[in-house]
Formats: sequence, C-alpha cells, structure tokens
Amino acid sequence: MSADYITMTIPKQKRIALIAHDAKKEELIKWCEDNRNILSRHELCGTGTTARMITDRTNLQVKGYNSGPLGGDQQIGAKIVEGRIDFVVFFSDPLTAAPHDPDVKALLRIAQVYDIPMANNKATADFMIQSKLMDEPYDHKVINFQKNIDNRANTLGK
Ligand SMILES: O=C(CO)COP(=O)(O)O
Repeated sequence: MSADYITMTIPKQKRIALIAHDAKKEELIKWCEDNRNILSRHELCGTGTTARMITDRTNLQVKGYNSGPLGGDQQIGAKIVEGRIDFVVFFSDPLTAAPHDPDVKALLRIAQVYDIPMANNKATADFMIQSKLMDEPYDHKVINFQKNIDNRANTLGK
C-alpha cells in the first residue's frame, strides 16, 4: 500500500516568490537589497508590481506574474501545487483591508498544505534567509496527492 505522505525535495537553488502589499513594498525592496548576495543565487519570481519594483530598484531578475488583486497570488499558489515554487517571502499588510483577501488566504493555506517555508514579516524572512538550509537541498514530507485521490474516489464512489 502506498504511503500517505511522499518525500519532496526543495533544491539547493530555490525558487523564491517575493510579494508585498503596497504599504510593505519599500520594506521588501530594502530587504532584497540587504540580502542581494544570497537572493542572486536563487531563482526569483513575484506578483506583478512587486516583481517589477524589485527589479527596477535592485537589478535582481524577478519574473513577474499578474498583480495580486488580478490573480497573482493565485498564480503563485498554483505553482506551489505544481512543485515549481518552494519558498515564499510575503510582506503582507495586517492593517489594510484588501479586495483580494480570499486569494491571500488561499495562498497561505496552500503553502501550509505543501509545507512550503513562508515568511510573512521581516523578522521571519531574516531568520529564514540566514538558515544554513538555504545552501542545501531539503527533504520534506508532502501529502501523497495520488493516494489522496484514490482514497476519496474509492470512499465517495461506494
Ligand atoms: O497584492 C499583492 C499580494 O496580495 C501584491 O500584488 P502586486 O505585487 O501586484 O502589488
């Protein structure tokens, strides 16, 4: 019988998503500048406006998806599901209501489901980026989605 969890590997060169709400964009740009040496060793992407501003201001290459309110958080969530993003730094704004709050919550949830390291503020991002694991592959256990489907189809189909 197959296992409930499978081992996935976050590679040594990580695919990092960078996201900031408007009130936090300056803080994230400064953080990227302060950590440019480390970040430049990894593959970077982000929601549209955040990605563009980081590239403009730091010269780091950041692939941009759609803007957050237009589905960018969901695109990043989908890439996590597909195993194509494995590290997230999201400086979210806890003091401003956003129209796409459900998308933000969905991204948080899917990062939890897939056991993806995710920093929601600068202190967490500092601890994560300084971790020795940034320079190593990291094995972690993720739900065996094939077995999950098999179980559900068998149970619900009865
Ligand atoms: O709203 C965002 C994340 O929820 C960020 O989107 P932008 O990077 O396009 O501003």
